[in-house]
Order: sequence, then C-alpha cells, then structure tokens
Amino acid sequence: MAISSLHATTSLHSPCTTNTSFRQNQVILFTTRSSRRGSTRHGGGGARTCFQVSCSADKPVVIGLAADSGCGKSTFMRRLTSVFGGAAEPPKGGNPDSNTLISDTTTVICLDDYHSLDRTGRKEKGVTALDPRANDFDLMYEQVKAIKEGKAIEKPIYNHVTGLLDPPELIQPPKIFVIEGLHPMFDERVRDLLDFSIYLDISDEVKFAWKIQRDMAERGHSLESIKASIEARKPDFDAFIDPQKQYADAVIEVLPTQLIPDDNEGKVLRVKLIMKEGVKNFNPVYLFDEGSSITWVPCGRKLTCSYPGIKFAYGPDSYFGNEVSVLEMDGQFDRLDELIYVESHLSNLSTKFYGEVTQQMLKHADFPGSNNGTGLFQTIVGLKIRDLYEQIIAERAGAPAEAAKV
Ligand SMILES: Nc1ncnc2c1ncn2[C@@H]1O[C@H](COP(=O)(O)OP(=O)(O)OP(=O)(O)O)[C@@H](O)[C@H]1O
Ligand SMILES: O=C(CO)[C@H](O)[C@H](O)COP(=O)(O)O
Repeated sequence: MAISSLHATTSLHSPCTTNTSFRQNQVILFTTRSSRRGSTRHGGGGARTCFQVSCSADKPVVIGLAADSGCGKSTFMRRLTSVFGGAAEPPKGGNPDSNTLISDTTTVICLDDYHSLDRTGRKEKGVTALDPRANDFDLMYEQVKAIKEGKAIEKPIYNHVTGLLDPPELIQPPKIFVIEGLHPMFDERVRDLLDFSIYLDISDEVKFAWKIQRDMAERGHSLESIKASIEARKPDFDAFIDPQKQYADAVIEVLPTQLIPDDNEGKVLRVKLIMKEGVKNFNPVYLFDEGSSITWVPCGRKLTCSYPGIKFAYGPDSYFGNEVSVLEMDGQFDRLDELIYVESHLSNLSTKFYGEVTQQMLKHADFPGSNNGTGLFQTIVGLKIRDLYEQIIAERAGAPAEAAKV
C-alpha cells in the first residue's frame, strides 16, 4: 500500500471550532490531533472512527456553485452528475431529509447545512439565511479543507422540512466534491480551496418568473407572498450573494430576451456564458474563431426556428476587471436534435465524441431550460469540469490527461 494511503485523518467535525447550533441530542465528535494511524479518538462518548487519507492523485477536486435559492442549482447539478455517468442519490440509510447527493464520482453538498442559526433562531435574531451571521464559515472552511485533504467529515444537516439542525452525516472524500449554495465564494479561505467556481446569475425578472412557476404552481404560494419573499431577501442578496460573481471562473447570466420587444413573460431567455481567461485547466469555449467578435443567427436550412428565432454572439470582454470570453444565446430551440448544428460550430467543448453536447441535452430534454441557453451552457460547463478534473488528476499523477479519463 502506498505510504500516503496509510495515514489517518485527524479532522472530523471541526476540531477547531465549536458548532453551537447542534441540538442537545447530537453526538459532537471532538478529535485529538495526535491520532495518526487508522483511528481518530473523539470526546463526548468515546466513539472511535477510522478514516483514511487517500493518495494525492485521488484527493478530491473541489468545485463551488453559487446562486440564490430557486435559481437552478439542483438542475445544474443533475446535468453535471450525468456528464460523469450514473445517478446521484442521498446517502444510503441516512437522514431522509439530507441535502447531500452522492454518485460514483461526485458528492454534492448543500451549504445550507452550515446554517448556524435554525429557522427559529433566524427569526429571533431578525436575520435571513443569506446573512453571514446565520452561517458557520469556520466550520465550512475546516470541513471543505478536510475533504480536500482526503479526510472524511461529519457534516451537519440543515433540515428544510423542520427548519432545524439535524445530527451530522458522514461524508467520505469523493473524486469530485461540489459545494453548492448561497456562499461558496463568500469566505476567502473557502474560496481559495476551490479548483473551479461557477455563479448562476439570474436577473430579477427571470428569478421572479421561475419562482412564480415553482412556488405558485407546485407549492401553492400566493403571488403576493412570492413577491414579499423576494423583496425581503433582496438587500441581503445584494450585499452577500451577488458580489461573489466577481470571483467565479464561469458565470451563467440569465436575462430576458432582446428578441421580443418589451417582453414581460420571461419565457424566452437571453443567456450568457462568461468565461474567465487564464484559469488553469480551463480553456473557454468559442464560436467559429477564437478571440474575434461574432453574431450568428443560425436559423436557416439546418435549424428550425419559430418566432422569435435564435441569435448567438461571441467575443472578448471585461468582467469585474478580468479578461473574459462571452458566449451568448438568445431564443430557444424548436428541435433539440438539431442542436448538433450549433454544436458543430463551437470549439473547445471538451467533448469526448462528436455530438456529446447534443446527446446530453437530448438525454435530459425534460429538465428545465433544455430548449435554451441555460441548459446548453450548464451542459457545456459540466463537460469543462470533467475536463478540468481529468487534467488535475493527470497532472498529480504525472501522466498525460488521457490516462485520467473517467
Ligand atoms: N433553466 C431553467 N429554465 C426555466 N426554469 C428553471 C430553470 N432552472 C430552474 N428553473 C425553475 O426554478 C425552479 C428551481 O430550480 P432548482 O431546483 O434547480 O433550483 P435550486 O437553486 O436548486 O433551488 P433551491 O435552492 O430552492 O432548492 C425549478 O423548479 C424551475 O421551475
Ligand atoms: O436561501 C435558502 C437556501 O436554500 C433558504 O431559504 C435557507 O436555507 C433557509 O431555508 P428554509 O427557508 O427552508 O428555512
């Protein structure tokens, strides 16, 4: 066995911080840092748990996905997991209200689990869940760091059904560890642990349309209560969530269409994929000719377009002082199988075979956004993350990227 794989972890539930949010019936695991081989000793009940540190080539690649609630994180995660093959499921035999999703390659945790104040606590203190004071960033940092080092963690669970903090769940280091939620890039220490970061930037008009669709149609909320909830969150969203986009390696910005004058339906979308230049292991996608500025209306013989049509744009730009490439799609596809025509004009897609983007989109045609730029760009970012992962693993193993293909 490789020497590195013999080492035991010393970190479970954060040894450096006290999570006061835990309820009394929880077993809090304290770790003695001296334990080095195979076992870790905990206070509060004398439990012993064995955790292994994997060799450096196996250590997780960590991805951050930030967005407000109801902005498509879960949908994006389902697309990402599918790129790696296999379905993602909650931890087997665990808390049925767990927010975690595990597949063969990926483990996605929801950062809501680091709320330090439960629903009642937030109400009493008059803070929203978006407020940093309602979240335990020390614990988030300790645990993301531990996972990145190949150590298992005991992560708390925020129960969205009860609004309480449930006993923690065991999370083993996966190949790809995704932290999704409100604040993956808020804390500088956590941000520095990310190998790649994404921000879903949904404009107010579109967010409102999506919220109405979900919370009115599926959850029976009234229009007034949806409006009130969006308004109540807005100041904290602007102060704590939105600024994170400046740090993202890729931003998917979703805006109302420009193809329909004064559109207020929010069904046809204009979506931008903003890709930072110079990010290690990430080569931005381009349309036709890298670095040039292009607009393209592909509607013609090869692509069926009903009103209002489809318009692509591509070119260099600046975003929060960073050099970026921007790929934009306004409009929606009538026939998803014809997407292959668009795919064949895009380069640097990191596909493994011709038509992989189209195949992925067809596979999940029932996911929200599959007929527009949201689904297309989420799929492309998923492929870029797979490529980034393969490059990192190959680099660590000192092998060509081919050898690390999943
Ligand atoms: N690309 C899209 N196009 C249209 N509607 C969408 C899109 N993505 C998400 N939605 C709408 O928003 C709702 C929330 O999506 P999703 O569950 O993926 O978001 P989320 O960020 O994970 O939400 P939450 O944080 O509240 O769990 C969906 O039910 C759907 O109505
Ligand atoms: O912004 C959110 C992220 O999902 C939630 O509103 C937050 O986690 C609080 O959850 P709940 O409303 O279930 O108490």
